Amino acid sequence: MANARIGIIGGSGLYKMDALKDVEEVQVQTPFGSPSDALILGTLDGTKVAFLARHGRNHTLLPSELPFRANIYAMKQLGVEYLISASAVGSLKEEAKPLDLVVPDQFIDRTKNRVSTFFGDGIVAHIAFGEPICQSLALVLGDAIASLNLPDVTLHRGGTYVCMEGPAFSTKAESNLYRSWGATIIGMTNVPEAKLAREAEIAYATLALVTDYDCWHPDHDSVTVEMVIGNLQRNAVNAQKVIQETVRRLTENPPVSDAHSALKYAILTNLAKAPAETKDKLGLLLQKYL
Ligand SMILES: CSC[C@H]1O[C@H](OP(=O)(O)O)[C@H](O)[C@@H]1O
Ligand SMILES: Nc1ncnc2[nH]cnc12
Repeated sequence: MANARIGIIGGSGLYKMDALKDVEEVQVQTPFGSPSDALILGTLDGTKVAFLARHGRNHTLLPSELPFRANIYAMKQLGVEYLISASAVGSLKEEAKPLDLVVPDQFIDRTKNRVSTFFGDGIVAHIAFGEPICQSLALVLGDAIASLNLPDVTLHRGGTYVCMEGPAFSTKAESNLYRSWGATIIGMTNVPEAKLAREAEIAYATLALVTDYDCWHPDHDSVTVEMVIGNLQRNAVNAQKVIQETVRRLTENPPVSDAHSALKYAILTNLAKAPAETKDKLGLLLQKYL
């Protein structure tokens, strides 16, 4: 299958990339079922990339319904080594205002109903997740944003993304609790993706687009989908500029990432004795270690 070293997952409000050229739509099948939608292969300034609309191009999938494993495995099948997640988030800090961009470096997982591993069925692995975001990729992403000097947009490097289950937004008590933990932003999608990307040895970083102040802020009405999408649409052009510049920099200078060898010390099972069916299913992830 066509080799795209860089993948992009577009979240709420980012259902396509206008700058993509030589576009080809591919229906990818994986051992974990079908991804959220067709993957869009194309080139950005000559670099091949794979784009996927996380909730489907018509936004038909709830965060809890997302086929996270199929989405990440499909990226792996296409040859992706660097994955950029563009995501709408609520802000939990006054200084991260709507339309700002955050490149988080930590997560707090509050999901309850997600499958976040490829392993099981006779093969056990425990990846390190102390640094859940690839810091080399985050650096390239942050530098790309900074270089663009986007008007009225502040870049926040680092910060903690709370991943909640949803689909209802938080209560004020929850929002204030997350603030008391020092968290910066909140969304519903990135933790399962980041865990699976790490298991798939794909470097993963998040471009978080602030769309609202969640519900804690005394001067802002509580969050609505209208507010999120309105601000995201205002920001979609910026998001695409950032992605294009990040792809340009990654092409010029692909960074070394610990994520690319994440399974090296993570697999506990003696693979020689592991069930053949599971080895087949996880083929792409395990091939280096068999
Ligand atoms: C439309 S508001 C809630 C929705 O937006 C975020 O999506 P994504 O991370 O895919 O940009 C959030 O996580 C929720 O899924
Ligand atoms: N306030 C919020 N909570 C959870 N997910 C979001 N996505 C965008 N805004 C959000």
